[in-house]
Amino acid sequence: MSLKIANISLSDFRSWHRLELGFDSDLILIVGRNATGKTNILEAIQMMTSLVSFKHPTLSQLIGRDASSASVRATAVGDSRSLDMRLDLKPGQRAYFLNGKKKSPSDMRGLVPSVCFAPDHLEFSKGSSQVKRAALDDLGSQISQSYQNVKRDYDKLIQNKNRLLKEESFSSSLLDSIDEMLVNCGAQLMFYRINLFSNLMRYAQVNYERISDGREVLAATYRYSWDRSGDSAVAREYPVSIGDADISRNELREMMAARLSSTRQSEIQRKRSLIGPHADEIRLFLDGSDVSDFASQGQQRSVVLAWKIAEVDQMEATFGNQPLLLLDDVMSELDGPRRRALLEFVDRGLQIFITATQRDYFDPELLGKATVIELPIGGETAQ
Ligand SMILES: Nc1ncnc2c1ncn2[C@@H]1O[C@H](COP(=O)(O)OP(=O)(O)OP(=O)(O)O)[C@@H](O)[C@H]1O
Repeated sequence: MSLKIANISLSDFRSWHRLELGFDSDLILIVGRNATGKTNILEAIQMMTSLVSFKHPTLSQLIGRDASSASVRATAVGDSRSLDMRLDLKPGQRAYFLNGKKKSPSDMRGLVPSVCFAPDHLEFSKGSSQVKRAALDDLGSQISQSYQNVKRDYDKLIQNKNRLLKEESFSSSLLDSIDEMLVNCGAQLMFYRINLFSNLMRYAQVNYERISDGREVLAATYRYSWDRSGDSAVAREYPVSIGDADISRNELREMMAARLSSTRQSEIQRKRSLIGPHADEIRLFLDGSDVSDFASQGQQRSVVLAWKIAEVDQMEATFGNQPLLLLDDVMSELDGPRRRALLEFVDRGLQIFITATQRDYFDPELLGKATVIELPIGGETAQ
């Protein structure tokens, strides 16, 4: 049994000056024309539950344009408990409260996890490695505070290193010390990421098989930045296939340190950092063909769906709680069978919030099970 959101209230959150909504079923459809504030509601739920937003805003952007602060309140019920959750936002500051007591974000992590699926996520299957790395790191950061910290530290180090490499002259001892820190942080990030990716792929493969009726097999590879940097001997030496992610942090550290030192001159010439997990390559394959280059649109969408369902599986495994599923405007992007694959979660007992511009994406049986919230243009909300 997991916690579900029974009600939510927003004040001065994005376009909502005041909004109160109650949810008396596990399927909540939020229907309204464009720009009526549907996504803003989902984003408030995601900020409260996953502690992040899929839009990666600054805190100021979440606050109503004419306000100086915002707040989101929600009641989560289940497991014979009722939790009063609150998030207060000011520019550059956020504070979480649980039953009136101030909590750190890490205390809130996993209490009511959520998985969000928005149109931008459809880029995942055909997008570059950067899109795939970001998807993995976003998920890892939601699941683990250490993952989030390591990613943040690594990003800062890479920024510093790139700034240094662009300077006309710099001391090589400064570069040495950044590289030393990068090796520790980078090996840790790769370790977390490879393990997460390998777990997720196991789920995604099963999900893809189900969605495609077993017609094709989904596979993936993760290649280190140094495999990509033109040295084919090294590329042959270290191919990493997902499923064999049993490499240790020490091995990763040694490999990265060696490659950083042998690539130093290229990095100086090209004035940017070439080695490390920010440049690792992630590819997905269906029956051996690269999904980005060869898969049909339908196949690409099935891959994304299998991946999103894998995120739900992973959250359940990590936290022992079923996550909320937040589906922002994706129904219009999916055809009937893929829509049905997503809505199977209703039977698995997940609470699902779906935004859509029209009710037509849902069959009458499903509408019968749902709380339908109609958002009028710029007005008060009727349920
Ligand atoms: N900080 C803010 N203050 C006030 N209004 C904002 C703020 N941030 C966003 N908005 C406005 O909120 C409105 C609703 O946005 P939202 O993305 O929720 O709409 P939507 O109903 O999901 O639309 P669509 O169907 O087009 O995706 C937009 O017009 C946007 O300009």
